[in-house]
Amino acid sequence: MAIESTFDLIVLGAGSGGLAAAKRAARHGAKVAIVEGDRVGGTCVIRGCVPKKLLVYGAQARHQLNDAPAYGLTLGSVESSVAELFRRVRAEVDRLNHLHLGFLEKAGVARIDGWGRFLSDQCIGIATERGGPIQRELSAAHYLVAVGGRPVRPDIPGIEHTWISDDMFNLEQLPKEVVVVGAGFIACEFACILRGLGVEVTQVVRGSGLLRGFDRELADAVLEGLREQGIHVLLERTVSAVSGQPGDLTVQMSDGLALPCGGVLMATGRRPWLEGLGLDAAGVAVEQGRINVDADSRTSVAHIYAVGDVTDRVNLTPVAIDEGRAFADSTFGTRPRQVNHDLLASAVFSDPELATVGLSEEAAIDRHGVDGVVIHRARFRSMSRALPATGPRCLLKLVVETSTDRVIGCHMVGEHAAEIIQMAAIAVGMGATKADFDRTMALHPSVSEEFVTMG
Ligand SMILES: Cc1cc2nc3c(=O)[nH]c(=O)nc-3n(C[C@H](O)[C@H](O)[C@H](O)COP(=O)(O)OP(=O)(O)OC[C@H]3O[C@@H](n4cnc5c(N)ncnc54)[C@H](O)[C@@H]3O)c2cc1C
Ligand SMILES: NC(=O)c1ccc[n+]([C@@H]2O[C@H](COP(=O)([O-])OP(=O)(O)OC[C@H]3O[C@@H](n4cnc5c(N)ncnc54)[C@H](O)[C@@H]3O)[C@@H](O)[C@H]2O)c1
Repeated sequence: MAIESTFDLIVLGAGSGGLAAAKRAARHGAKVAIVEGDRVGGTCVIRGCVPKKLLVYGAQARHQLNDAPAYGLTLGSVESSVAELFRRVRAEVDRLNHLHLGFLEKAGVARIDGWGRFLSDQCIGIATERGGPIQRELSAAHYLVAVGGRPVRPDIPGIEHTWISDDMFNLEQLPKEVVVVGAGFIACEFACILRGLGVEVTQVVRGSGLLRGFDRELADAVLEGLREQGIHVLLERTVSAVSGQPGDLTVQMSDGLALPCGGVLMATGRRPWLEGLGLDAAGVAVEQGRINVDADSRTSVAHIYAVGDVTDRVNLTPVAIDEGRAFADSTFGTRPRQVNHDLLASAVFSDPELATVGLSEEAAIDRHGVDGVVIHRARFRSMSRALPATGPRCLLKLVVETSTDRVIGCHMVGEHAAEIIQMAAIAVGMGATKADFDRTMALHPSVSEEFVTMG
């Protein structure tokens, strides 16, 4: 088979990181091809951030209807069609998929449909089926691996009956009762989406709390909010088996408890998608199931780079995008740069929403000692919940370094937390002190004014 070798860069994977890198490299004048075996857009656009957030809005719309009487609105009968919501979400995903195809064309990036794998460090083969026969061989001066990750599920009897997050976006109907397994981002977000859409949700958590790694007090505030809206959160429980037929399942716990339900979502983490990539053939080193890269996203092979979830650094879309662009700027542009993985803001789109930037109280104490940090907090029911007289309370929290007065952690649980923390991240990134926060005039009435009025 003749090897086509006309490219400066071949990108494997058209998700957040791959698309950003391909377009930026093309803008710098490189001849670029991008290989994608599934739909252009990747996890974020097709089966992650975007359809998830649209479903979050769908669940919120239903909560707002519940609040209507508190504002003097008497609603007649409300017809709810979850099928219609899912149909509209999928239509929006289709629209964005087309948009991304157009962006690639406009950028002059060659699109290659199929699954790529390294045949050597100088050549990539393209197959219609992942791991199937090679139809085309391509080579380039540089390669970028941006193939993302895949959900992982524990190996227990009946696991084939369960859903992963990808499956949730293809549902037509929702069962009355769903069991969600896990305590991370996806478990908390989907537990709230499903609850908002009227499903009875039981969340099974093997540890003693939700959202390990986040500030404990914030994670507990989310737990309280989840329970308040009727999600049954079972802590320190492990699922040992799932049995039954589609739509009529039983989740068996190791302590003997059995939960009947119509569906089970396993939200038990994700892992880089390395199988069938031919990394051995290329000599690319893999460590603990992830591609090992340096600060320039370079793998153990000098002309092969990797960005995004496949490197398992920080698995978020904006990070994958910045890593992809930094690689392209450094390799094909005139201003080399590296990504700063410190001080990343992140959010969990649960209900209540959690958002955070900087160190948790626990991490700050680990680093600076108990006397090295001062904690300021405000816990209250926001004005938007005054008339309905229900709903979660907000928690706003500042972690301040005693010796410098610098705000080293800024955290929030409550309405618009992600929007608020995105802005606070600028101040924290600039090294703002508690005195800077205090000097800022409050904007009243707002939720975030509490950040500048905490004694
Ligand atoms: C349910 C869910 C919700 C999420 N919500 C958020 C959120 O709100 N905010 C946020 O920041 N992040 C969120 N994330 C994480 C975010 O989606 C990922 O961090 C991001 O998509 C990673 O980008 P990537 O480029 O590394 O990989 P991906 O976006 O996964 O793209 C990889 C692409 O490579 C393709 N591919 C794989 N192997 C090959 C091959 N051999 N040849 C060709 N193509 C290949 C895949 O088909 C895929 O299209 C969410 C993830 C999930 C699952
Ligand atoms: N809002 C966002 O930014 C967002 C949303 C979704 C996903 N993401 C990204 O995707 C990544 C993956 O999300 P995720 O929620 O799948 O992973 P996660 O790592 O956040 O959570 C996995 C959860 O599964 C639990 N778990 C693992 N194995 C288990 C087992 N055998 N039995 C029971 N529980 C088990 C873990 O204790 C943990 O609570 C996140 O880390 C994040 O980077 C981000």
